[in-house]
Amino acid sequence: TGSTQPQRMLEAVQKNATKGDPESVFSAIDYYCRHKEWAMNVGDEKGLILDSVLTEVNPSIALELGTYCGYSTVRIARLLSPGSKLITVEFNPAFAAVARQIIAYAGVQDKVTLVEGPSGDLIPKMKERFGIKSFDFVFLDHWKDRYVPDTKLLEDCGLLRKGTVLLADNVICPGAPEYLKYVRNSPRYESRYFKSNLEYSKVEDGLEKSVFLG
Ligand SMILES: O=C(NC/C=C/[C@H]1O[C@@H](n2cnc3c(NCCO)ncnc32)[C@H](O)[C@@H]1O)c1cc(-c2ccc(F)cc2)cc(O)c1O
Ligand SMILES: [Mg+2]
Repeated sequence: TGSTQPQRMLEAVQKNATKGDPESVFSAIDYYCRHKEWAMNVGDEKGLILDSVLTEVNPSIALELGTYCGYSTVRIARLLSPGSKLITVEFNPAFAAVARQIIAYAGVQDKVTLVEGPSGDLIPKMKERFGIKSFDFVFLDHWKDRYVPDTKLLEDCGLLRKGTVLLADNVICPGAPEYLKYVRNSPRYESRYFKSNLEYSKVEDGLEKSVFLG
């Protein structure tokens, strides 16, 4: 009965997942999006790469650009050590409203701060608003043409430190060619491409992992 697709995804979670079990929440979304309605979640295949990079980095403070319905928010938050935090940015109020409910259903709301608004406005306020020195990990999954400007903004705001890991979704499909050029040609990044597939599909896509060198 949910009128929008995000609302139908939330319904699928409420119907098929176990409250407080993050794994069952994103598995329910994956099942729904694979068998009922495709949606632009990072998905289960690229999700395993996200999981492995997160486990390696074990961030104390992480940033996500583009919450959408909270699928990757839940995937990331479930792997954070006690006391670690994820700030996720979403400017569409309808998506944010669904994401808040999915995050709460998964029981990870204590690790997550969902901030509503455009990343371009919020990034410069991160230090003063959240008392952040710098991010240990950034997941980029918002509009693809905003990856470069927002990365530059993070640099200019002093929010990246030596060793900060940026992980960008969709560098092949839909593609973020300027971003790949930027991080691969800059002496300030050590970049690596993780080949995978577009969520719930056989089309190639991948994640670019870029370590800021300071
Ligand atoms: O377009 C894709 N993602 C965009 C995500 C946008 C979400 O992030 C929010 N958002 C966007 N910009 C900002 C912003 N700042 C920037 C603006 O100020 N500040 C805050 N929030 C922002 C939106 O409100 C959405 O919630 C995509 C497409 C395919 C795809 C592949 C193949 C196909 F055929 C079709 C689609 C696959 C994927 O995995 C994808 O991620
Ligand atoms: Mg994506």
